Amino acid sequence: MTDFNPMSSINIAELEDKMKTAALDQHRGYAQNHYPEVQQYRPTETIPKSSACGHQVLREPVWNKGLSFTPEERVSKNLTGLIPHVMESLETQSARVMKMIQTRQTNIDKYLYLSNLKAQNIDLFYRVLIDNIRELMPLVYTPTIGDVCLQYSSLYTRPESLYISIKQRKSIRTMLRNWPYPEPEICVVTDGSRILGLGDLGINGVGISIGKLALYTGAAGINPAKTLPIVLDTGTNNETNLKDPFYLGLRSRRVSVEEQQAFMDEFMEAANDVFPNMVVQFEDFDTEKAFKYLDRYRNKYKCFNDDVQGTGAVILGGYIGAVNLSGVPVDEQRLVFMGAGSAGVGVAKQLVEYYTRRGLSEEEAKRKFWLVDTKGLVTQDRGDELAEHKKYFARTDNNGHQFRTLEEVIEYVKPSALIGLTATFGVFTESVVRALKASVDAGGLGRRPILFPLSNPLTKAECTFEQAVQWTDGTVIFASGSPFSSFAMKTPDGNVVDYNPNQGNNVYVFPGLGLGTILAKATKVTDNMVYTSAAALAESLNTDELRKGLIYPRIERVRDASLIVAREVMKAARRDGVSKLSDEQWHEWEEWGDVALTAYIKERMYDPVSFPTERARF
Ligand SMILES: O=C([O-])CC(=O)C(=O)O
Ligand SMILES: [Mg+2]
Repeated sequence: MTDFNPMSSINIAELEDKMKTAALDQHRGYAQNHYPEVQQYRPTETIPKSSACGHQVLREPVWNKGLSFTPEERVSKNLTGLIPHVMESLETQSARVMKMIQTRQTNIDKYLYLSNLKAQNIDLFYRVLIDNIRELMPLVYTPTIGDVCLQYSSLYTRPESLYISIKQRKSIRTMLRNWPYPEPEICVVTDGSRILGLGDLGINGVGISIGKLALYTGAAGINPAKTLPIVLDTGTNNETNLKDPFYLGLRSRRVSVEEQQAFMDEFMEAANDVFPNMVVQFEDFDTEKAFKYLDRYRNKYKCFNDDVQGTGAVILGGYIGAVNLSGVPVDEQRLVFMGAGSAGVGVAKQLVEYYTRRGLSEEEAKRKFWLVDTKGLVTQDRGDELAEHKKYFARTDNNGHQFRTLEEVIEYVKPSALIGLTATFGVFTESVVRALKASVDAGGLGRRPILFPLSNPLTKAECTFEQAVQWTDGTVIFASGSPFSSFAMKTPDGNVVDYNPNQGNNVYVFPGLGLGTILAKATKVTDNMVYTSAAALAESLNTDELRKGLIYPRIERVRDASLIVAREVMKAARRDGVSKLSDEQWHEWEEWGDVALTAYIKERMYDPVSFPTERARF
């Protein structure tokens, strides 16, 4: 039995002593900075998988095969009698799960059912998710994950992440080593300071790290046993959390920006020491930190920011398709951005790069963008102190005029595209949308407005799909951050037309970008890799999707899109000289064209099957 004891390699009495002191300290509320770097053990290194048996196998979600254990496995692993005698395929078990989900009344209940399943049987959870992605993605991800985050502390039943508080900053390495699985390939880290459009949720924001990682696996096949959700707790300024008796985070306001940064430095250094091969994805840090941390770490570590770069790439990918459909030539496009936070500026910068790659100077490209925030059009002479990240886009050609409302800006700019990243429901009013349509119509017959209300979750969307279709008489090219349903509308000649929305969510980019970075063994995530992910996404639509006028692949094809994104990202890493794979390997792929590289990636994508291979396990 000693083999099974992860603690066997350490002095338990000594450890218990230390832990008692630490626990006591914490209880008294002055545990800050007391934790020494002790107990450096890695449980998984001490559990030999081959000898795990009985309940241990059933209770470990990565080993549990539910009712798919073969008779031989049932005997060799001492499982007989512990599970029903029948043997079922993953498909049958998956059908049972779907049946049970239908019986749950609310989306949160459905989420909890799925989350519970994930904690019991990883293969089954992902089989169900992959096969029912249209129905289940909104439950494990936006919009439901937004509600889950709001209530995370009340819903809490078990740990499913690393929770690292600034009070434990001396033990970051220890906590990372405590993660009970082998070295992760990717982590999603948030500090909860700007969760979706919901603001500062503190430690409750951990739900977004968990949700994103479910899609790294579901949408790109990254081994689930090698994904690591992390929340960094530096306090919260959310009054509801601070007053909530169940709140699980530090019950104090956020520490200063400088202290947060020092903590982040320590975290990044520790993560790189303990897991040198792990890609770090920053998620939902507030705007200022999103840009600052990305700048600070991007050349030092393998990392990227999903809100700045992922959103930027996914919108660029969709915008390329939208321009083709719009009838407004790409060089005549004029874009108004409502919202100038991390996502707004990230997207605008990605689109600037698109235009410079098409031959425009940076200055010319920049002039195609008008950014609007709560104070109106962002101009250099507006009279207020512009945040650093907005200065790049501040207009100088406004002749001293200031435009305070979105209507005024539209009237002045006459845009062809309106992008919303405001986290404010209903900002795209009927008069705004009609004004957009009018400005596009004025350019010539058959032209179509591009309207992207991108804020998440649905309660923060700038307008609904139905409104967009009605207010543009069905001409809109539409993409939203969270999913809307299709909508049927009667045309003036009495026909009923079905309109299909696009979901312009970064789920089309981050899983493939992460997978490509991992498989290329890239030492960093370069701008080229991010840009390439957008271009690859635009290329990933099949003829049926193009014929239907979609600008993103149907969500059922997200894994196909991720594969193409990952492949092109890998090639970009190679071109940029950041891939650590051998020259021989690359020469071989280069000789075979994309076929060999595609096969290589596909083979490595986790895709649980009935009587699974060992691929996903550890
Ligand atoms: O999580 C999502 O759905 C998209 C995203 O990154 C955000 O809204 O912050
Ligand atoms: Mg985000």
